[in-house]
Amino acid sequence: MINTSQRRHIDTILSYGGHQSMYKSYSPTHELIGRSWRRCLTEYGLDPSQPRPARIVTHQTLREHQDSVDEFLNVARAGVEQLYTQISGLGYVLLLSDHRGITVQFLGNKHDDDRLHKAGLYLGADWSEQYAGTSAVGTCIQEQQALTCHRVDHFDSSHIGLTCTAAPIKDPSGQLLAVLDISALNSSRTPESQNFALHLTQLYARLIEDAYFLRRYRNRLVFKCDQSRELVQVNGQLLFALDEQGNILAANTAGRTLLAQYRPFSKDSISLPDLLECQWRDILSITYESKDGVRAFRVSGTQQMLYGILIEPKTNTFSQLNVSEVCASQEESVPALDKLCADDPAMRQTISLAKRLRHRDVSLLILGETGTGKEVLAKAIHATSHRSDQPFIAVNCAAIPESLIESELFGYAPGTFTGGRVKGAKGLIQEANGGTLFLDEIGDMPLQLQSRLLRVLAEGQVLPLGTSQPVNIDVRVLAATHCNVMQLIADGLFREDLYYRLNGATLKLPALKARVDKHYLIKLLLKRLNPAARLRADAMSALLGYSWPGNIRQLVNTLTFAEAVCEEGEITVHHLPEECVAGRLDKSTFALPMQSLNSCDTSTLSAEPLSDPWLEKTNSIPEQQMLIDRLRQQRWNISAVAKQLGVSRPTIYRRMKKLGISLPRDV
Ligand SMILES: Nc1ncnc2c1ncn2[C@@H]1O[C@H](COP(=O)(O)OP(=O)(O)OP(=O)(O)O)[C@@H](O)[C@H]1O
Repeated sequence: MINTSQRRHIDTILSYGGHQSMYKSYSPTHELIGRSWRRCLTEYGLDPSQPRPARIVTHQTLREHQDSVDEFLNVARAGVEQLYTQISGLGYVLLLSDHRGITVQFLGNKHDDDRLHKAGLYLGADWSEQYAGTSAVGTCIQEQQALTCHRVDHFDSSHIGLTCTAAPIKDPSGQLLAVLDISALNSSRTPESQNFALHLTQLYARLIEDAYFLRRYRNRLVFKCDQSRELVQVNGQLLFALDEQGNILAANTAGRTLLAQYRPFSKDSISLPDLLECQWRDILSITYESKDGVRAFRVSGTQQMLYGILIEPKTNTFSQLNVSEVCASQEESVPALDKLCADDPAMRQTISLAKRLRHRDVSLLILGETGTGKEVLAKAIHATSHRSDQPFIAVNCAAIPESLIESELFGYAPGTFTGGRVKGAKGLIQEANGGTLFLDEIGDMPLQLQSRLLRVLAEGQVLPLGTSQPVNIDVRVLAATHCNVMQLIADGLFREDLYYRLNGATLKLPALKARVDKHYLIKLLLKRLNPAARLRADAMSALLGYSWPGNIRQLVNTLTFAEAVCEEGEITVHHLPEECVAGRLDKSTFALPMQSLNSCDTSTLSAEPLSDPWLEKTNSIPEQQMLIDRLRQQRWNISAVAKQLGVSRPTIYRRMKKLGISLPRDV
């Protein structure tokens, strides 16, 4: 017997046939419903005026359907039961159907047995769209996505009292395996009332899907990762099953989504090291090398970070094989270099390259924003090289006045200058003989000197000013800059041939804000300042959240300050400078003045406008006067002013040059 509501529904559907406009006023999820109604009318030839009773398949047929997903049902059982305990009190029942729409598992209230059986909310019920028309299960199978089919969304007028929500469960190859559904005989009239049901169903569908994935690949190494380091162990979203070479055998839905984004740029089969821009060894050694069993990786060609853990295979053949491989191929440990970072992927790559090249005499070019540790890295390379017992001479090309740089570098013969030393001077290049010459801020070296330096490097000889006798030299050159050298070359400010001579390999240092091992650095630096000092969680959290425009130098200054002002060795958020606590600084405030700060700033390495703690202190006072005041206060001690303002010495020199400030004669 068809009642009034059913009659109205039948009329709606009949008038809908082909006239989509009626449905347009519904919410967007109804696009799915509209498509399904069209399929029912045109593809399956269902007649809305002939409501169909629920179809429950025979025991024999049900058994066959259950047998075909037997392994899956065993894995899904726990998840299904857990979900049911959460929803049963709200009047929902739970259906798990196979990919053909047959309900292979059902959990519901026995008291409602008759009504549920009649409504098709029952074991063995056929919810395929072809038979039952539009429903959450049937339409989820067709559309392969989660949806709610609420009351009059159903095609068949016998279902218009029900509210049903379903989510797909896929197998590791991405094929539909099952559909998880929660349904209620009665519900509130508004579809929004089902939003929570939709989220819950999707969550459990994912948990069951992942449990099945892990079961299927229990004899394989599985890499589990997530965007959150804290959550990866308990709720890692992406799963990848791997073969012995690191090739990806299968991935869960989230993993396949990431692969689909990556694939357009790569060949068909992808290895995990390719995807995560790392070595296979980096993945295999996670458990042995990382304290918390988690390691950070960067997705190839993007800035996206993923934190990964390894799930070892249940059979131990694989792990034994690979652990020995890992140990054999273990990168040499070089403490002076290793301690410069923890598990930041970009730093790891840089340090790994530095380790491989430290004994070679090739020139290295170190790139990084100011304060990122270029000199620290250069010193560590020298200290771990075969030249370590020879001198390390650092030359700051931006700090030496242009008129002196030539004599400082190349030396001069006695009597070459009035005012020069009587005995002449060896020059810094000769001072470095046998050891390492570190040319910092190479981007600031005048062009004419670049030509002379090039000759020294090419010929292995230096010609001091005022002499005609070249001196043989044997130095390893490390150069560093915060500038974009390619841009300097394009602007005619840097010699291309010198660039290639200096750049035997490039070592890039990331900005502090981009490093994922800030936690490690903060603890390390504080321990160096005062091994007994403690950092309270609120302070650590503020430090981790700050953007560090002055990089590690600024971090060192901040910790020095905090350690000095704190009480009883405990640093809290109240001991930190205001800018750290206020959170991220508004970059727009700093973008403009910064352009006058760097001599080669239009082409800095960072894509973002650089900001500098200096600017917080300068933008209210005319810069020249402010700088002169600071220099006077500090008796023209450049290092002290740099420290006070949290910038590097070269920055102060550059700014002085720009503002026409020169050192007084008597300094
Ligand atoms: N990995 C690190 N561990 C501990 N301290 C570091 C590290 N890297 C840098 N620092 C500290 O940060 C400060 C700046 O380092 P450094 O002078 O090497 O940077 P830079 O990139 O050469 O700077 P600039 O471009 O201004 O010359 C120094 O106090 C240094 O001790």
